[in-house]
Amino acid sequence: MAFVTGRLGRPLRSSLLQVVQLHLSRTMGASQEDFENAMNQVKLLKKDPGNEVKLKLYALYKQATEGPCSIPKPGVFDFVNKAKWDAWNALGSLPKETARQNYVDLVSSLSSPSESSSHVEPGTDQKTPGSEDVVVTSEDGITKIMFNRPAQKNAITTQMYREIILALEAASKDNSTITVITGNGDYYSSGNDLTNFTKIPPGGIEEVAKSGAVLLREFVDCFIDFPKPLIAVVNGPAVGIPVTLLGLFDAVYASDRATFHTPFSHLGQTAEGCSSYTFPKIMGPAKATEMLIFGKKLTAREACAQGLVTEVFPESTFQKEVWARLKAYAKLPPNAMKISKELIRSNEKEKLHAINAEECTILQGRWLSDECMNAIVNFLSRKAKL
Ligand SMILES: CCCCCCCCCC/C=C/CC(=O)SCCNC(=O)CCNC(=O)[C@H](O)C(C)(C)COP(=O)(O)OP(=O)(O)OC[C@H]1O[C@@H](n2cnc3c(N)ncnc32)[C@H](O)[C@@H]1OP(=O)(O)O
Repeated sequence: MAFVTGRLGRPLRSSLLQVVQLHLSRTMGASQEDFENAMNQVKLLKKDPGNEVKLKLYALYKQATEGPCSIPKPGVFDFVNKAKWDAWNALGSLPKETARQNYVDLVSSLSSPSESSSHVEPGTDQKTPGSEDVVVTSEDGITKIMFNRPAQKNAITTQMYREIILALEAASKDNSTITVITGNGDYYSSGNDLTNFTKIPPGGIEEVAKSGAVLLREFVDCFIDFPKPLIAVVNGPAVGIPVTLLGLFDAVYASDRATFHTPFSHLGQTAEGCSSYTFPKIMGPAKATEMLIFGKKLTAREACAQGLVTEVFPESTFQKEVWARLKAYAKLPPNAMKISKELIRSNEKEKLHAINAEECTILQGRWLSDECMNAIVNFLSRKAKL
């Protein structure tokens, strides 16, 4: 199937839509009925989901039913109403349909049998609510968040971004000392699930890009602010966002089978995860350019030489050696580790948030570009063997 040249116009859009139609499992977002069911489910929740989640639900409900917040800001001493106003206002111009979908997704993540991911008990193997695509376990002082879509190389769906946000929020408050992110199967993660771009709500592709930028910003913010030592156990190849985020981790342990690839230009996209700042800082601008602009794929040993990876282990002993080391680290005094992390990170936090915001704004535009749409159409066409 030949697709598009020249300016983004009807041919590209209609090509994308044709391909989308072949792939879509869900095109129209949550219906009013789904939304009403979700509202009823909230009333039946067995556990109090906590104030943070309740504020999110409130904000999404208001956005879905009334649109962007336009009421006057409550006074500083009206704490409850101000918190509600802040939560609603933070959604900006998020379209009503997206807010409705996000509300339904959030409620479904709270209502699964395993309940909230904020209640992971040590020694249990508990799955994050909502799907089995992100598995959260907590044992020996370590909370492990695992990408679990091995058949799709752990590509990250929009639901998974949300689940990881919730899992990180929970891990920041649970009893564990350190938090680990890893992948199940032969890949660490193949990055953003490219079919995320095909779930087109009534507001069209512009709305997908807008809500994608809001979600991405929130997702990366969680990594910037995460208060405990955060370690990546890179069990295999990584592509895109799981690579760029590594600049925000405190340690990165990789199997010698892992590779690190950020083919943004090939995809008509640009850097995210604060990598436009962290990569030049870690490896110098020339090496960062090779990765972020020219899409050079690094082996684990190359990534270690560039400072992106802390240490590389042979695949045959990777899991054994890394987990033994992590268990020892998890016995160190947690408060000392948190305070040291704060010292290392605090000077940069404001800058990182600003960079994240800028990268997301730029990406929002890129997602609507000819170059990006062409790349996605090509990927989907190959997938569909068109
Ligand atoms: C507007 C968007 C709104 C959404 C919100 C998003 C907000 C955040 C965006 C953050 C942006 C991040 C940027 C990135 O992450 S860029 C990186 C994107 N990833 C890729 O380009 C990788 C694409 N995949 C591949 O190139 C190859 O699959 C592979 C990883 C090299 C593996 O190749 P291999 O031959 O070994 O295996 P297969 O290709 O057969 O893969 C097995 C099946 O898995 C599916 N797959 C793999 N990766 C993805 C992916 N990223 N998205 C969707 N599906 C993926 C593949 O299609 C196969 O499926 P099939 O068996 O059904 O054909």
